[in-house]
Amino acid sequence: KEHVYIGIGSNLGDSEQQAADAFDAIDNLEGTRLLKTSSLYASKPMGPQDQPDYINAVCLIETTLKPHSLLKQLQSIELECGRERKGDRWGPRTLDLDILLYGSEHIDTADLIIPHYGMAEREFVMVPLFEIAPTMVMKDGKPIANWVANCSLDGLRRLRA
Ligand SMILES: CC1(C)Nc2nc(N)[nH]c(=O)c2N=C1O
Repeated sequence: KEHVYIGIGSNLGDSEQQAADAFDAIDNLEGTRLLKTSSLYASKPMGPQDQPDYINAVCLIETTLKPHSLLKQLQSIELECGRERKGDRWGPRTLDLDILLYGSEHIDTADLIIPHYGMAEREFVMVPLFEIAPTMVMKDGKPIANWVANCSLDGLRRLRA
């Protein structure tokens, strides 16, 4: 079994419900158990601003699924939730599920890069991740606590459970 952190994002439809449904769907994946979920966070879009604010969260699972199998399963969850990609990759979407970390593995293939390439520049990933993994040390050797302490937190708001 491996410990895997998954990022969740949505800014189309009922995003809070989408996130809740995603947690359930992830928990029901074969060989997978949902161990922790962060709060939901409302966040200003990174990239084009002419789209709705996002709902973001991070969850921790333990799974026997290998990275590419987990990726395929997450992509089918996105499709089940009516994933429609309007516009380009920076456009709004009903549900994004990203594998952020898979154990201590480093994977660099065409369809899967782990650790997630942009995570360490994204408050909407790092803050929820810190909430459920406060003692984590990033791959550059810096504690996530330091990163969060130094970020501006503008455009990010924690939703009360
Ligand atoms: C378009 C881009 C980079 N911007 C985002 N911006 C925010 N706030 N949250 C996201 O999940 C998100 N996802 C994206 O893919």
